This record gives sequence, C-alpha cells and structure tokens, in this order.
Amino acid sequence: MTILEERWNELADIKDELAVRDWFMGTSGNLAIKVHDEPVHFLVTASGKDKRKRTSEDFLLVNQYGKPVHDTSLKPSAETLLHCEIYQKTNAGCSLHVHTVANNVISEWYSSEKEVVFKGLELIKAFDLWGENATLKIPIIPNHAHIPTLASEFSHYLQEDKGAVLIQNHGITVWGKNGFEAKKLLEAAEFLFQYQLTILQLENVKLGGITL
Ligand SMILES: CSCCC(=O)C(=O)COP(=O)(O)O
Ligand SMILES: [Zn+2]
Repeated sequence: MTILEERWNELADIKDELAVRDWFMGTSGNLAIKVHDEPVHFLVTASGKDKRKRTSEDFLLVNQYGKPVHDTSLKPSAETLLHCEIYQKTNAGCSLHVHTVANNVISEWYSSEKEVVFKGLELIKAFDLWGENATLKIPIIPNHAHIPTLASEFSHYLQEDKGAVLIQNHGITVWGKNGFEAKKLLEAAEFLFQYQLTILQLENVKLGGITL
C-alpha cells in the first residue's frame, strides 16, 4: 500500500468514527491529514459532501497553498486555508474540524473572555497537562466570513504541534502529530464542553433559574 493510500484509509476511518458521533451535521466539518513533507501535500475533505458517506471522492490531495495537486473536479474544503496554516506552522500530521452544539454554545458563552479554561478535570491530561494545578485554555476567535482573515487570526494560536481553537458560533479545529492524537484531542475537548454545559445548567437550577 502506498503512503497516500495508507493516509487516505486512516482519514476515512476517522471520518467514519466522527460520523457515528453525528459530528457532521448539515455537511459541516472538514478533515485533513499530511501525506508528504517538503513540499507539504495533504489530503483534505472535498467541500460540501455528506461526510457520513464513504466514497472514492471524499478527499483530494492539495499543496501547501490548498490547491489541488492533480486535475480534479472536486473542490477542497472551503476552510482548507486553516489546515494549510497548521501544516505550515507546526509539525502536526492531522487536523480535524467539527461543528457540535456543545462547541458552538461554549464558544458563544465564553466569547467575551476569548478563551474557555478547564482546571481540575482528569481529561485535560489528553492535552499532556498532568500537574495538579494544570490548566487547559482553549482560545476562542471570531468567526470571520472571509476565510483568509479567519486563517490569519487562527494562525496566531499555532505555537505547538498539538492544540485546539474554537471559532465562535462555528466549531472547533484541533491538530496533533497524527490521526490518533488529533482524534483524542477532539474527543477530550468535546467531553469538556459537554461537562461545562452540564455544570452551567445545574448552576442555573441551583440559582432557581429553571424549574425542573
Ligand atoms: C454547511 S457548514 C458551513 C461550512 C463549514 O463551516 C464547514 O465546516 C464545511 O465546509 P466544507 O467546505 O469543508 O464542506
Ligand atoms: Zn466549519
């Protein structure tokens, strides 16, 4: 099997797993996996597809600028430029972007703070934060409609080879050294968002805001 086929299958398997979680509502989301360094070539999901289906046209190979490497009628994801920034600025091998209700609500609720902070929760260890007082801060950036502007703002948060950024009322993008790590970070982040939503709801109940 060629490296291209290996990476294709790896990304297709991740896509299937995320689809089972229903994380591609309304054709949202996009995924990428690096195939080649110097020059950077990566597979990215084709734009606008139903990502719950597995087909031979799910991905296309693009270069460091997000342009198709081969002649194709497929269009790279509208958000390919964010994946380009990841592979240009870090050594990450895989990047995943999904829209969920939890990540959208959290990104809106904490938007004025420009980050959401998690402390004292076991799952922040997924981000390699092991100390007792360790803190995970996930930045929240505005949802610029102009993708080059969005990619440029997103790029400021690409200081490490793994991480996560929330885009306000849009979704989350995570990156890691390979598909396994990127998926682990995505699952951990979504767990933390769901936890935080539950806490916010229960605090509201305690304050008498909601009658059950
Ligand atoms: C229908 S969701 C709006 C576009 C988006 O945010 C997304 O993640 C999917 O776009 P793509 O071009 O990658 O299909
Ligand atoms: Zn999106």
